[in-house]
Amino acid sequence: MTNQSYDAEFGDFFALLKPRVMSLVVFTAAVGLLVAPVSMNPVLAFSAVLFIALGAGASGALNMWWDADIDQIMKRTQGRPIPSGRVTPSNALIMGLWLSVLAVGMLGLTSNWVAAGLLAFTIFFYAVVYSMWLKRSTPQNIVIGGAAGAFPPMVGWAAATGGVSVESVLMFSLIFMWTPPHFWSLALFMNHDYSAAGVPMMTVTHGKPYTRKQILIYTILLAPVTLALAFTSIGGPVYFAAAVILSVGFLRGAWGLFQRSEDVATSDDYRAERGVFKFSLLYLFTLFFALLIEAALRGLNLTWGAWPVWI
Ligand code: HEM
Ligand SMILES: CC(C)=CCC/C(C)=C/CC/C(C)=C/COP(=O)(O)OP(=O)(O)O
Repeated sequence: MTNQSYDAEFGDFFALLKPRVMSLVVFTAAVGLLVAPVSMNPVLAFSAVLFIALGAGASGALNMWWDADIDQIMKRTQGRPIPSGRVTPSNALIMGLWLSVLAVGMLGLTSNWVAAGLLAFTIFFYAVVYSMWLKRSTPQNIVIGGAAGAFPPMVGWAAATGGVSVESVLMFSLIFMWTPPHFWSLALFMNHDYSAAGVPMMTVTHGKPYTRKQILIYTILLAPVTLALAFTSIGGPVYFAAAVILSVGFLRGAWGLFQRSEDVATSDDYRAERGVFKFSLLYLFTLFFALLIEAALRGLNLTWGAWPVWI
């Protein structure tokens, strides 16, 4: 077969949506929506989450379209649909654009245009600001670009309430501060990939000891933001307990990385770095799950009725 697009199967197009990474993104958006203090129709709540998921996936496809050249160089990403030749770049672009329009339009029609506007901005921020501009130009790429990954709970909250609040800004801030330790702990053991591809990640431009220090700084800054949420209308004792335990665990991990010298961390011994990366995922998932428990304890605000005017 000569035409690459003929080889593509459904699974290849699905892989363009970065489903594994986006699962946590979508979970945080769903929690943002479910913990909001307004009553929502379950069908509309479900469809809002679906459209946010579609938008997140679309931004993943746009990212893969733009990054196909570097994805081909990096071992971790070589098997993706475009570099492996199963999906053509133009098909990925078309899919990313169409799904973006669909997701934003449908979220606007079924929830509200504040949420749709925020979703559009998030897609733009990840695909254009992070992927096309910052990723290849500054080691602060993920600090600033991380804002894209922090918006989803705000989108979810806006889908339910039509607005922004202290709670949704704090959920944003939590993910914003969490992203550097999440990503740099991975970059510490994937450094060779990024330097081969010429991507100016912190580990490449400033070295690993400096990156370890930055991980520790962001983890320290993250702790008060995480704890602050406990004292808002969506927090409570379950969340507070999770926040304390997880903050202590994350700080210990980051401190451990900071103390590690390069001679200890040889190319085949990155267990501590892998450990902190995995812990970052557990951290975010558990905290948002705890928010969900708090909401369930208060009684979830799902009620039939309250359809948009045009239905
Ligand atoms: C600019 C911000 C971010 C960067 C640069 C980043 C980078 C990465 C990279 C390179 C991986 C490696 C594995 C893979 O490709 O599957 C990864 C994994 C992951 N990230 Fe992030 N990430 C960011 C933000 C986020 C956010 C906001 C979330 C969720 C809220 C998230 C959730 C995940 C998850 C769940 C995985 C594991 C995927 C798996 O199981 O393979 N990431 N991240
Ligand atoms: C609702 C909505 C639009 C959500 C988007 C959320 C978002 C921006 C998530 C970012 C997650 C992510 C995989 C970053 C990877 O960086 P990379 O692209 O540099 O990683 P790679 O090397 O694996 O391609």
